[in-house]
Amino acid sequence: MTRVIGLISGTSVDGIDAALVDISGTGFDLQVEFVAGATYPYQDDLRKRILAVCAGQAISMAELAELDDAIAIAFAQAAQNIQVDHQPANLIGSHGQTVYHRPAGVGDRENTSPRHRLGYTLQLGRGAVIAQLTGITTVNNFRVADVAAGGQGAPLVSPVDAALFSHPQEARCIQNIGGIGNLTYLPPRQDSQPDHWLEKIRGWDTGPGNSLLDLAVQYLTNGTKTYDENGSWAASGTPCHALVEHWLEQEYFHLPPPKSTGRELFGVDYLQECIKDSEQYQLNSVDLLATLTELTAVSIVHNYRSFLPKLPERVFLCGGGSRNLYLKNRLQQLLEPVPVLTTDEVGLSADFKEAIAFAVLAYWRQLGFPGNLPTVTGASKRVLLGEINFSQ
Ligand SMILES: Nc1ncnc2c1ncn2[C@@H]1O[C@H](COP(=O)(O)OP(=O)(O)OP(=O)(O)O)[C@@H](O)[C@H]1O
Ligand SMILES: CC(=O)N[C@H]1[C@@H]2OC[C@@H](O2)[C@@H](O)[C@@H]1O[C@H](C)C(=O)O
Repeated sequence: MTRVIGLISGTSVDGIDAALVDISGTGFDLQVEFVAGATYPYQDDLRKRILAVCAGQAISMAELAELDDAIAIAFAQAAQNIQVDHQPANLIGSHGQTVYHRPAGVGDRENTSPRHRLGYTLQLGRGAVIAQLTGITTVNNFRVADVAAGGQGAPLVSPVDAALFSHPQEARCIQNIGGIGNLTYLPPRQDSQPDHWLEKIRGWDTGPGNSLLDLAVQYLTNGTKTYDENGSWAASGTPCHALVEHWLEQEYFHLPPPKSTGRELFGVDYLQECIKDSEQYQLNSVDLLATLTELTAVSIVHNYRSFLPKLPERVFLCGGGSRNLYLKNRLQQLLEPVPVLTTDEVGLSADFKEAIAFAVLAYWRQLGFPGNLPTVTGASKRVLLGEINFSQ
């Protein structure tokens, strides 16, 4: 048994999720026991600096170094805090903070040259610093090896979902609704043909999760609120379906997987375009939020109906958006008769699933087990994910 800490701050940039777990087993046959989980919000100033960089603000190398240090220190502190009152951990898996993601095969905003063959992805919060500050071996930089092998570098949680959520008879989808949404499709697990089962697993980023909703709430409340708690604001509005249809024409929704995205696409500029469109339809604030929530739900389901081999028998939500009850209800209605539940209902915390996943990816790295799935990321082969930083 290895006691592992998983750390991540996702695209919502709301804070560092830390999970303390005990892991045993090998490959896809794992036992993972959740010991503790907590979210440590970023200090206001640090969060603002991260969001500005994510929105494309130019910074000097000196500022980049400072930002990297501040994030590494905050991650190390989170690792220390989560161990209080518990037996110490032997290993840390730290995703860090994504500040830039340019998926393979996509040109970026500034670059109109032909499509980039390789992707580029940058997570700040140096693992070497975390290892030194905590005295615990730390695995980080999980995405770069998959990207170097021609993959999207995301989603990486799909193989972990396969280990934790597969069912012998049932096809399942695990739908994360973070800042960005992603899914893992798990066909029934047939142990007699493990390679065949693995090859049929799918996963990709579906598009916006909470990113547009959070940005809209901040815009509409002049920054006094950061998200639509339980979706109650959107629930009091009326979505404009004509606008949702129009927004759904966006290229990303029609791109076949493998695909991944980020705040570079579904960020501030995207919301500004949506606001401009909504003015033409004379939508008030609540109707705008209801319409953006409808886009989020409809785009997820559009991905299912367009690109899955078949609809799953059950969908399990995770990530903060699983608490948006209006969004969850709309997903349930749009996917009828497929039941839409949360991963809590099968015993795994919907809030800490991503942090747990990076603990598992670090465990796999230490065992020398390749953590990516080429059918998900599009990489040319299975590769070891993450760089190991020893504490001495
Ligand atoms: N009670 C709630 N009601 C509605 N939305 C909520 C609630 N709690 C959290 N959220 C949403 O969840 C978001 C955070 O989700 P989460 O922490 O899963 O995202 P993330 O991990 O940063 O993103 P990603 O998975 O894209 O990396 C918040 O910004 C908010 O929009
Ligand atoms: C580059 C990056 O950080 N991507 C995140 C982001 O947040 C959600 C979605 O986009 C996802 O695919 C990915 O993270 C999760 C943890 C993953 O790799 O599985």
